[in-house]
Amino acid sequence: MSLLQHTHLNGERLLIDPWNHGTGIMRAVLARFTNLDVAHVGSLIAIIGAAPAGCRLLRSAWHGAYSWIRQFFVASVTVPGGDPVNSNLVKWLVFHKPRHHRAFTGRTEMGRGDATDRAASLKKTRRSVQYAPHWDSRWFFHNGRLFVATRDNFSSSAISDPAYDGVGGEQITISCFGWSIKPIQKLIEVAREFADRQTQYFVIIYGRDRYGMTWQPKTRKPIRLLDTVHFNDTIKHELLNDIRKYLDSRTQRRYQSRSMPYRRGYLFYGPPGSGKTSLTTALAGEFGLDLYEVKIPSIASDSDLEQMFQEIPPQCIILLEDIDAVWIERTSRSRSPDRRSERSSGSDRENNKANCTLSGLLNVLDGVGSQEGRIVIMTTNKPELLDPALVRPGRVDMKVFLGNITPASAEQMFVRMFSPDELAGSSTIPGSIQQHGVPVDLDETRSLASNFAKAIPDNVFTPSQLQGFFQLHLDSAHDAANGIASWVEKEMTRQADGGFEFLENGVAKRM
Ligand SMILES: Nc1ncnc2c1ncn2[C@@H]1O[C@H](COP(=O)(O)OP(=O)(O)OP(=O)(O)O)[C@@H](O)[C@H]1O
Repeated sequence: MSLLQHTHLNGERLLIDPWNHGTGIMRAVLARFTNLDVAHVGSLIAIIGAAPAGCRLLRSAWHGAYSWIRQFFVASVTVPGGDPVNSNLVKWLVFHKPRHHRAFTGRTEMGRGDATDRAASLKKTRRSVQYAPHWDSRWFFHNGRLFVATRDNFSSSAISDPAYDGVGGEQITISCFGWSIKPIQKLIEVAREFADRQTQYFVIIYGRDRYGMTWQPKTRKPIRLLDTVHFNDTIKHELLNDIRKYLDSRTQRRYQSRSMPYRRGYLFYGPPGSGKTSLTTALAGEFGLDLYEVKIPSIASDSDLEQMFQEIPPQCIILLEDIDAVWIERTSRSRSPDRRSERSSGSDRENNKANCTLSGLLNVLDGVGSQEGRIVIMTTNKPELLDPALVRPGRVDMKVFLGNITPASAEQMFVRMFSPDELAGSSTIPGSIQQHGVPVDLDETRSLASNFAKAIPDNVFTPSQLQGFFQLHLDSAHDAANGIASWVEKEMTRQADGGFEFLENGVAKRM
């Protein structure tokens, strides 16, 4: 085959050099349809091809320069993934995200669920998806200073943590120019205050993690107003005044100047379902305190108990629930065989057997090593079973009885359940609500409540029993007021029989 070939294109004779690999044809095609020269196109392709390599070079040069700058001119603070400060920082950064952010992370919501997605929140198996801005590193200005936040890879251990609420989970490093970390510390404080403001409508309840190693936020409950816990008003005011006085900073100084230990203990006692736990949560909300739940049966030893108490911060409420179920009065145990048999009966008490000792608890409550400034609340259904040492003044400073419901409290509860203010969110007519098509205003609700209360016998039902009745009639105040007399009669017969009612083929039977 000849080295030179000739071809005809557009009537012209073109000489093609085989070493040009046919660029002549391309040149001719380009010349025909555009004004571009093939040499320019080649340069363009070469530039595009070299661009990634150029980018890589620039990036590695930038990394080199940045790590050199970081080493000598940048201060930084690294916050581990599971730490509460990490979640505070992420919340702050997410809130102050750039307006046109387009990269998001989608995660299954771990918290209470989106209130608007009612179907999803009712189905246990289906939760809403939460979308949070995604970033690996972010530059931002705060108070005139330039900061950069960088995140490491998401740690899967965070998602298996029961306390994980879908925020944070990756280690974050905040850096800024300068040799001092003070600006970063200030930024962290701003983020913490921001997160606190977001959670001020909730009570944060802390529990030990599943390994019993650290305190973790276990759940957050919407603040329950004290008005919604019904019991003797005089005792309620005394209790509130006592706590208010104790938390006053002047009281602390007075205690310290007189060498008195600055701590306060309360015992809430009464039948099951009388509101002991509800009152504790309401008090935590009222005074803006976190709640630390101590579950004695799950503590392995006295030293673990001591460690636990040492890690609890000074201003909080410590809740020891159903304390009678764990230990029984040491002295009367040996004295009275009858009571011993009564107490030791029931698998409940066996299951609640504690591994730590009562003297271990007495020691953490007010021993030499115990911390000051806390409120300890113990609850019990059987105060008579408690060891006198546990409830002596200094450990328990005030005993609060929560009993069965009175007609006056039942009336308050009725108004709270059906008052137009409570239900305003679902009302279409201002000042009134539609219940089964019948408008009910506050005056009418009060008059129904007064008739309702007349049907309630004093000191017979627990508030939780009455709450159960209201749950059956949430749609209609009239139905609740009309149905109470027959409910009371039925419940009293049931209580007299002491039986357990169940349904069989739609017929109520008794065991
Ligand atoms: N005094 C009360 N006022 C209003 N609601 C109450 C009251 N007592 C109980 N309830 C309602 O009854 C339910 C159970 O109350 P809670 O758990 O606080 O009772 P408890 O005394 O701690 O019971 P237990 O001794 O069994 O732990 C809650 O839903 C609460 O709303």
